[in-house]
Amino acid sequence: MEKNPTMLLVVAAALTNEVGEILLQKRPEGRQMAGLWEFPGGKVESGESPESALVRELKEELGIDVDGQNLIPLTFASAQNGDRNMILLLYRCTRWQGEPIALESPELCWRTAANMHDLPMPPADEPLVRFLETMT
Ligand SMILES: Nc1nc2c([nH]c(=O)n2[C@H]2C[C@H](O)[C@@H](COP(=O)(O)OP(=O)(O)OP(=O)(O)O)O2)c(=O)[nH]1
Repeated sequence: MEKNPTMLLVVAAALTNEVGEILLQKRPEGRQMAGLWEFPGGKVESGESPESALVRELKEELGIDVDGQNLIPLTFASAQNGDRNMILLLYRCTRWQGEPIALESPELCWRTAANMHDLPMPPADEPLVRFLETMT
């Protein structure tokens, strides 16, 4: 990443419950893309693996504990994000400890992929949602 400062690496989770619904959170006011619904996650920081970054973000944002081994690589998106090229890695996660709480977001919701289309989401997420739909 140091040799490619125009690339932004983001990780996100499709936390999936026993009836196949996936957790989305609303981006808070005052942040880029405020009000849009996203998969929980965030930027990979210097020195972190993608999986350890996602374990950290899920704890910070939702208060849940996830074992990195329970993050299953699913798909990715490639999109412009400001002046950078963003690569967003999406992982499936069906096992975690604790009940997700909106610690950094105004609101959470559980939706099947087929029912996400009526929610405003970042443009990069559109192909991710279409991919998730093919899996259900
Ligand atoms: N978490 C997440 N971010 C997404 C999704 N789709 C999408 O375009 N993004 C973008 C929004 C942001 O520009 C970027 C994630 O950065 P962020 O600001 O949420 O990251 P962070 O939690 O590390 O926050 P910060 O420390 O930079 O404030 O990725 C998504 O589904 N989930």
